[in-house]
Amino acid sequence: MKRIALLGCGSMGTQIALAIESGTFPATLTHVYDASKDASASLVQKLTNKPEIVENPHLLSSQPIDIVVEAASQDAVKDVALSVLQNKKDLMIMSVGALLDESIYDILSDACKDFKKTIYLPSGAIAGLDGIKSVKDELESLSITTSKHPRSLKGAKFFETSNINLDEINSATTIFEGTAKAAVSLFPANINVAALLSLIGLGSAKTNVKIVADPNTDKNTHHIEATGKFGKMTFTIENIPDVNNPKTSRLAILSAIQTLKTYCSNDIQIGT
Ligand SMILES: NC(=O)C1=CN([C@@H]2O[C@H](COP(=O)(O)OP(=O)(O)OC[C@H]3O[C@@H](n4cnc5c(N)ncnc54)[C@H](O)[C@@H]3O)[C@@H](O)[C@H]2O)C=CC1
Ligand SMILES: O=C([O-])CC(=O)C(=O)O
Repeated sequence: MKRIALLGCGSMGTQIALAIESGTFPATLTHVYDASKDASASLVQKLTNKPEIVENPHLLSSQPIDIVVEAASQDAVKDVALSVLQNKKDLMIMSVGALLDESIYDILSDACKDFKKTIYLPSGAIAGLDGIKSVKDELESLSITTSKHPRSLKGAKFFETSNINLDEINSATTIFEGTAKAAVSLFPANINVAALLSLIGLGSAKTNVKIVADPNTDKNTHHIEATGKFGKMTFTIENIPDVNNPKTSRLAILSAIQTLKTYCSNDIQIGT
């Protein structure tokens, strides 16, 4: 039975906690933390087996647990990831954009080796990472076009300096085109998937991102194209947004839960 601590008790964290409680895989949720006390209290109230709410995020990995599951924000990753590994615990990260900072990536990668621990990055809201991983050495171009309803893009840092008013968009409009590095910094809660592609493929300076605000869609759609000596791969994922957080796709949550199931089970593992 694996012991799990959860950092972030929002839309994703809540559904991860409920999946653990469902008993479909051998795990128990023992400790949780959220910067919002209301969020952690609300989550615990939904559970029968009540985890302890700790006072600060560093107290998650000082407990006798196996893994810390992050479902909070890039800032949370920057704050706690290293101490989780130093405390000799595994870590699963959903706010993957934090790892596009090369110094953070290198420090965490070294710490995994030093402390013999693993960081898990689920496929999140996309599919196809297995194929792209396999052709990495033959990859020549990699791009992603993400289309979301304007309400799923609201609040992004991008709008602090842009003239674009999401409320005035009445047909599908490309609002950003650039590198994954820029996209992840300007849309930190929208395009972690571009960080995943960057890390598995050509890096964030050579991964191209287009973001489309489309008032006529009810999906979070990611269209990925990869070309190279191996041939060409295209993937289109039309995601239903989560009911509580339209920025986050249902698939991202299911992917986090599936990664945890695999982590907790001794079994045949299928896929690359
Ligand atoms: N890898 C992927 O494909 C995807 C990743 N995500 C990311 O997963 C994360 C969780 O997503 P949701 O649950 O939908 O978001 P949410 O906004 O519903 O919940 C996030 C929770 O984390 C808490 N939080 C934020 N910063 C924190 C910090 N520094 N310390 C402690 N708590 C903090 C908030 O108070 C909130 O309760 C987000 O960063 C999101 O961008 C979301 C979708 C896809
Ligand atoms: O859930 C999605 O569709 C994608 C997302 O928010 C992210 O990559 O951060």
